[in-house]
Amino acid sequence: MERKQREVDHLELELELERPSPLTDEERVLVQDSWAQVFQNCEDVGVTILIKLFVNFPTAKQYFRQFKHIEDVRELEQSPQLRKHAQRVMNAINTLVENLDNSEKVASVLKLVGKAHALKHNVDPVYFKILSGVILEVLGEEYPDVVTPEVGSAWTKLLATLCYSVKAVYDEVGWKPQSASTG
Ligand code: HEM
Repeated sequence: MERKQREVDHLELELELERPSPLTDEERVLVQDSWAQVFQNCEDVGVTILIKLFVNFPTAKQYFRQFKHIEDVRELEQSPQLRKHAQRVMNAINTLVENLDNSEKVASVLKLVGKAHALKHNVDPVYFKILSGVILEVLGEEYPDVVTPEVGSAWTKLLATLCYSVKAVYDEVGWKPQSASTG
């Protein structure tokens, strides 16, 4: 029984560490065309994504000094710190999407994001995976006609690449979880 659990953990670890294959030309076009529609409403979509993250995963709020104790959704929506982070997330994704054919640029953006979150904000990298799932959900809910299964799987690959690259930066800087963070 115990051995089985270890095997499962090991498998999960391997899955976690697997580098997603690069997006194909077709997948890049699917991501870029769908993003063009989403980015027209970047402010609203960004806030919707972050609200969903914090409502469904309230421990994700622990890193944000200005709203970590706020539970009321309307109040959360008005938080300047939340709105600013929504803007930063959307702008970073926009830069990635605009530079999908420039792997050096993609790598340098993700390196900056990884370093800031690991070293400055001490965010557990698991939240990048959680946020990626929330982004996929919100895109599907808000743009059901745009996010076909093919578009969804192209986005899944891009977000998996983001998580993989960010986690690689965490490993590079030797980030370790802190038992003191309670949420
Ligand atoms: C796609 C994923 C994400 C992107 C692109 C992103 C982007 C950014 C950027 C560009 C900044 C400013 C960087 C700096 O301080 O030098 C920032 C700050 C921050 N991020 Fe993220 N972020 C992401 C995910 C997350 C997640 C999952 C969390 C935690 C649950 C988080 C927590 C924070 C915090 C606490 C700050 C500082 C906020 C402040 O000073 O007001 N981020 N983020």
